[in-house]
Amino acid sequence: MVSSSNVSTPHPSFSEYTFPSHRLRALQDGNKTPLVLVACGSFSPITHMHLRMFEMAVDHVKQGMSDFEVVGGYLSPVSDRYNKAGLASAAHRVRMCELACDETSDWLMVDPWEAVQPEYQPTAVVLDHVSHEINHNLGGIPYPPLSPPHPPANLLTVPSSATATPRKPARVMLLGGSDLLQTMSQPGVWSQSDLNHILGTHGLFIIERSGSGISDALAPLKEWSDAMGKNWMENIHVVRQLIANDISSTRIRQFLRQGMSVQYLLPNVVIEYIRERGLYKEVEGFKESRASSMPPLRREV
Ligand SMILES: Nc1ncnc2c1ncn2[C@@H]1O[C@H](COP(=O)(O)OP(=O)(O)OP(=O)(O)O)[C@@H](O)[C@H]1O
Ligand SMILES: NC(=O)c1ccc[n+]([C@@H]2O[C@H](COP(=O)(O)O)[C@@H](O)[C@H]2O)c1
Repeated sequence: MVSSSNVSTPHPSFSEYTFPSHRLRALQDGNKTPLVLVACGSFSPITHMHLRMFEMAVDHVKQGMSDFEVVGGYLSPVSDRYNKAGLASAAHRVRMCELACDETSDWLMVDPWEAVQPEYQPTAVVLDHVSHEINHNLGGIPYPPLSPPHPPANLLTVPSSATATPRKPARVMLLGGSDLLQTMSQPGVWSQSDLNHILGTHGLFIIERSGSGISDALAPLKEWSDAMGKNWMENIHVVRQLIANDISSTRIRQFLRQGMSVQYLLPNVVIEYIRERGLYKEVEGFKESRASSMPPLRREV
């Protein structure tokens, strides 16, 4: 449990950006492709389900995707330029995600890069950024793991000599719920070139979400993939919710505005942060609207 003095500590990520790599794992099986999962979203606030999506994806990989091994997971909170009503500031959302990862996980990290950009960054650009940091700047994922006495943090420093551990390029995939998949066939929400890039180069892990049917969301993408003569559907990995969790941040914000308990829905440290900062209090005349959630769209082709 993080103490309340940690909760109120300002974080340097908004003044000095550095890509977090301290929790990336070395590849255990050199025959596999290292896989890094990136969840993009508002995370206002982060819930247990946002964290759990990563665990579900890891189980899915272990059970059925023998070519991959998950070596890292990142949350990428969207910037304030997303202009979605009712969100806390990006600085608060990043900090809540960091506290949640620190309290509940030994491998999840928060990349604040997207959140600190002065302009809205399409998701394809965010995935490219993570890929560039890992595969270009860090030189890939090391394998096999270095044996002690090297501490784990040393694994991911840039190789400097011919004796450096061999490294493999990581595949960076987007992780999200089926509502995100649904938006991919809504006109005007994603640019065609970004979708080509995400589906063709990166890939997608989709967690089933009630109210957002997966088959309905997949059908138009399959039609489009077929029409383009591509195998994009092979890069969409659907993860079923065996224990349904229908939590949403919108609902949490409503609870908070109404003074209701959110205990056991969010990590304790996030509840404490919200309480200390007085976030998500009722604003007179304020109405949340999902319709206002659409980002300024289209990356130039
Ligand atoms: N209960 C859930 N089941 C499946 N996916 C989820 C769930 N909650 C969030 N996600 C996914 O997590 C990603 C980031 O979540 P996001 O911040 O948009 O949360 P949200 O609960 O949908 O937020 P909001 O209610 O503010 O729209 C999205 O891809 C979303 O689909
Ligand atoms: N064109 C795009 O790149 C595009 C379109 C729609 C949503 N998204 C992303 O999906 C996420 C959606 O988050 P919310 O569900 O909280 O609105 C955000 O990170 C947003 O940037 C990206």
